[in-house]
Formats: sequence, structure tokens, C-alpha cells
Amino acid sequence: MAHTVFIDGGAGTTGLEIADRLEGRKEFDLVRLNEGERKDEDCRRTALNFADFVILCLPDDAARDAVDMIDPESGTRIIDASTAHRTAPGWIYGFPELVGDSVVAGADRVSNPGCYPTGFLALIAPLVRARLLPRDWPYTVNAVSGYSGGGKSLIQFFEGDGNNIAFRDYGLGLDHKHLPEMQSKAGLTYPPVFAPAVVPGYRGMVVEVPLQITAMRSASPPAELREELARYFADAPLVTVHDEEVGELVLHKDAPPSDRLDLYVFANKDGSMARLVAVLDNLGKGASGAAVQSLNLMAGCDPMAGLRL
Ligand SMILES: NC(=O)C1=CN([C@@H]2O[C@H](COP(=O)(O)OP(=O)(O)OC[C@H]3O[C@@H](n4cnc5c(N)ncnc54)[C@H](OP(=O)(O)O)[C@@H]3O)[C@@H](O)[C@H]2O)C=CC1
Ligand SMILES: CC(=O)N[C@@H](CCC(=O)OP(=O)(O)O)C(=O)O
Repeated sequence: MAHTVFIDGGAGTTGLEIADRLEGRKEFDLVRLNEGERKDEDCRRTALNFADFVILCLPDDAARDAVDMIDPESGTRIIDASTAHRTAPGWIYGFPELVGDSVVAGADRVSNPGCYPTGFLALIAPLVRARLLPRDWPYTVNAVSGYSGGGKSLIQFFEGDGNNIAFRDYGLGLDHKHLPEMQSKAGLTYPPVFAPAVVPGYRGMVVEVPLQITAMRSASPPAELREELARYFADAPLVTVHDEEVGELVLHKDAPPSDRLDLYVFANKDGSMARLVAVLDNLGKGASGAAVQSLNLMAGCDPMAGLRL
């Protein structure tokens, strides 16, 4: 029998892309609320407690409220795409490549990683675990995202009349909501200095960690960092660790949805400096693709079903 799935916030950017990925899947039946019902608390409560799986694609406060609406006796299993539960006790971090497929498969409450943390953690967590990079280094993350990363309101802003933005630097208070998960899931002593920006393309992101290798007490040479990432992700179908010569990395304005995660280690000739770079779709492995990957595991389906490789 098919599993019932309710996407709360299903009319939003992430929710719609999850529904696209579940389209035609016989293992799942979507529970749908119409326009008049989708923000009605009673209708949502009924759907939240009826479905086998609930995927929360809501602002953080609404996601917390939705979890409160679910009766623990209902047996509903939850995937939360918001920031609300990423470091909360009792929640599994839905990054199967870092926590293990079986951990996600057996979980009742899974929190999707943030889009920027997905790139940062893929680059840093395996290397810190392998002791090839130090925990106590003051890491920096520079990143750009397509404007769909800010949901409907940022999409409206970027696509609205009179917007002439070529580049939008933000997070200037150095208190971005992704810092706690970047620090804790990589096991770092300090939160990274995070410099995010938005560019006028719909989707896609480049997340970069520059490293002064020789200034670090206990860092391995760039070639070893790349080899370890390649070894770590060898069996991860969504992740590619590149070793070919690459002159530049670009995001395309008409890029199709993608659930891939592409990792690069660039270095100068003597290996004294490196740039670790992750390229992904904020709405793919950064949100909707990650949610479907976790759903597949939790429902016992092919982990890659519905995903865009
Ligand atoms: N966009 C991205 O790249 C990523 C997003 N996320 C996270 O996913 C979540 C959803 O983001 P995103 O899809 O971009 O946001 P959107 O703003 O595009 O969509 C949010 C949806 O939630 C609906 N909504 C808001 N409050 C309620 C409520 N109380 N009850 C029911 N529905 C409600 C909105 O309704 P209405 O249509 O009426 O506004 C909207 O349809 C956020 O927590 C975001 O941080 C995570 C990673 C990446
Ligand atoms: C471009 C843009 O505004 N991006 C969002 C992050 C999108 C995302 O990852 O959402 P979560 O916070 O739920 O992880 C931001 O920086 O707040």
C-alpha cells in the first residue's frame, strides 16, 4: 500500500519542488489541501495527524507550531525543511552521507540541512573527522545563492519591477541562522565567519572555504584533502569529487533542477593555499532533493528514486 505524504507549505518554493519529485511515484499518495484549506489550522491538523509522512516546508515558527499539532500517538513521521529543528535534541540531521543511510531510515523526526550548510559540511566535516583539518581553526565561508533561496518573497523581489540588483551581500550582522548547524555538525570549536550573497539567477549556489594551509598547525596538503573527500564520498551517488582541470565555476541563469553536489579542491602550486568549493542547487540537495532522499530512506524505497542526477 502507498504511504500517505502531506507537504505542509506545499504551495511554496520548496514544497512545489518536492511534489514535482514525487510526481508519478506509486509508493506515495499526496494528501492535498485546497487554497482555502492550506492555512486553516483545523484542516492542517487533520492532515498532519493522518499522513504517514509530513514534510514541513514552512517558516521556522510555523514549522514549530506544526510539530506541536502532531499527536505523538498518530505515528506521523516528520521531515522538517526549515531551520527550526536542525540542532534540536531528538531530531536526526537529514544528511545521509554524513550521518548514515540507516540512521535516517530509522528516524521519526528528520531535519533537512540548510542549503549553505550542505555545501560547507560536505567539504569540512569529513576532513575534520579524518583529522586532516583542525577543529579549532577559525574557518571562513564565502557563498553565493540564487534568489529562490529566499523563498517566495525574495523571488517576488528579484523578479519584480524596478529591481536592478547585480549582487546582494547580506548576513552583515555575522549572525546568520545557519551558523549553529555549520559549527555543531562539523564539530568545530568556533562558528565560521560566513559571508553569503545573492545573485540574480533563480537557483544554484557556490559555497567556498578558503584555507591558508601553511598557517594551520595540523592541516594536510590539498592533494590529501581531495583524496580523502573522494574516498569519503565514493559510494554517494549524488556527490562528485572532481579531479579534472577546471578553469572557472559558473552558475547558469537557466539551470534545471539538480540534486547533485559537486565538490572541488583547488590549490596553488606549492600547496600552501587551497579553496574548497561546493556547487549545488539550493532547491535540490539544498532543500527539496534532500527531503525526498530522506523520505525515500524512511519509507524503505530506492534512496535515489525521483532525484535529479
Ligand atoms: N528556498 C530554499 O532554497 C530553501 C528553503 N528552505 C527552508 O524551507 C522552508 C520553506 O521555504 P520556501 O519554500 O523557500 O518558502 P516559501 O516562502 O516559498 O514558501 C513557504 C510556504 O509556506 C506557507 N505558509 C507560511 N505560513 C504558513 C502557515 N502558518 N500555515 C500553512 N502554510 C504556511 C506560505 O504560504 P503563502 O504561499 O501564502 O505565502 C508558502 O506557501 C523555510 O523554512 C526555508 O528556510 C531550506 C533550504 C533551502
Ligand atoms: C538566499 C537566501 O536568502 N537564503 C536563505 C537561506 C535558505 C535556506 O537554506 O533556508 P534555511 O535557512 O531553511 O536553510 C538565507 O540566507 O536565509
